[in-house]
Amino acid sequence: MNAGETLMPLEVAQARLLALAEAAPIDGLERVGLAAADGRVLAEPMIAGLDLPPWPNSAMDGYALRLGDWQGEPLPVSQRILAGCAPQALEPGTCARIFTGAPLPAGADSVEMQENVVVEADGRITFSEPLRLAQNVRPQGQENRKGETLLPAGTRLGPVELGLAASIGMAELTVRRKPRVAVLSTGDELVEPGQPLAAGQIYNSNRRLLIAWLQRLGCEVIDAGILADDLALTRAALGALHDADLILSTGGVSVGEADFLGIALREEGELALWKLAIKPGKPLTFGEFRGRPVIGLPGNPASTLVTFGLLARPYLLRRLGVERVEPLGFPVPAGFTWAKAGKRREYLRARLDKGRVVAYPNQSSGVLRSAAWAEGLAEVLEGTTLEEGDSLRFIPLSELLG
Ligand SMILES: Nc1nc2c(c(=O)[nH]1)N[C@H]1C(S)=C(S)[C@@H](COP(=O)(O)OP(=O)(O)OC[C@H]3O[C@@H](n4cnc5c(N)ncnc54)[C@H](O)[C@@H]3O)O[C@H]1N2
Ligand code: MOO
Ligand SMILES: [Mg+2]
Repeated sequence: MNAGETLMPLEVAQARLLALAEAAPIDGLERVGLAAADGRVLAEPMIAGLDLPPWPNSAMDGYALRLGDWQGEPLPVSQRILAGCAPQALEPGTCARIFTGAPLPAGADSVEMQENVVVEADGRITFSEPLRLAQNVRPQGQENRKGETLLPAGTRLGPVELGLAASIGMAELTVRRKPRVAVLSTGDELVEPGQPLAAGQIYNSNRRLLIAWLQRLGCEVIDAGILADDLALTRAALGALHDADLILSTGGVSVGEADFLGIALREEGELALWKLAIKPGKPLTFGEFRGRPVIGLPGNPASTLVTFGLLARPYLLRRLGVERVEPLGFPVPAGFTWAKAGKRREYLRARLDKGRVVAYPNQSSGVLRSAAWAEGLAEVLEGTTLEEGDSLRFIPLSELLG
């Protein structure tokens, strides 16, 4: 860092991006079947069309009775009720054989599990334990009432939410349309896997990383491939992406002489070049090209990972109307010491070992292997030193990558 450099706190950059996201919502809607709804964002509240359970039912395999009918004398069994049956009303002075999930017959108010009964030689039932009114009965509507809102608009749908929608009989949901995100990898040095490497070349890792991640986030990816370090080509590539809701590029955002993204944006749109107080991930570009938002992530792969996870991901989710977009993480004790209080907040690629967080030995922002080894990012705040056992926040990669 040079002496005159002003660094932007992460929170400031996040807040600016989220404000921009709120001003540019993805507002198209789609009706999708549950099978296609994983990872999508609800566009309207999910409202229950029925009581759940729809009728009182048994929580146990056993016997249903009206509690007042049990006076210590064995009760005859008047019917057998399996799950899926429509039972008769319970004959007074009798009990019903019943199984888990089967409807309680009208007139019954309690269930005893079969382990706590004695079946007499004549088939009548004696209850061997004291009974409580309504025991082992799941009342109608105990989970939800018809008309209740079960999930608000802006909820990201995952396995649990899809299960919940199915439980109230919804076969389709209204979700936000998928954001179209164009992925552009800049750099003359880049070659796609499968090609031979010439002198000075490296394989393009960011493209694969971002495309897979964006797909998991419920985006439609426009794969714009590799862009050479050339101003005319940069202009042409950006111009061709007129369908994109967001153009996401990597590389070419620093101060190098081959960093053309900024030049193209300055010519035909808007450009903000941020130097963030985080490591990795210092340089970040936000701008517009002919009215289309562009986020330029730093090219070093670990920097791409951290800036996408902490900035671009929340931005995209907020454009979809998601309320909580930033990772929570949790505090863990450090399994290492940190002697130098840095000016940039560090996001160490780290994992948990016996309840403590340990960092990958090589934290260079060019080393993607650090992130593959890691289970999460350990946050060392700017201006702090750490002793072993001091607490720091650990953000699981699983929280970011989903
Ligand atoms: N004089 C300064 N130089 C640099 C500064 C600075 O402040 N002053 N910042 C450094 C930091 S921090 C970072 S991070 C990088 C960011 O550079 P760019 O985003 O402009 O990216 P490039 O220079 O194009 O590439 C950086 C690095 O990453 C490799 N790369 C790029 N794209 C890919 C890809 N798709 N797959 C794999 N690897 C990729 C590229 O070959 C470079 O090694 O700037 C520092 N410099
Ligand atoms: O911010 Mo750069 O990402 O430190 O290498
Ligand atoms: Mg480059």
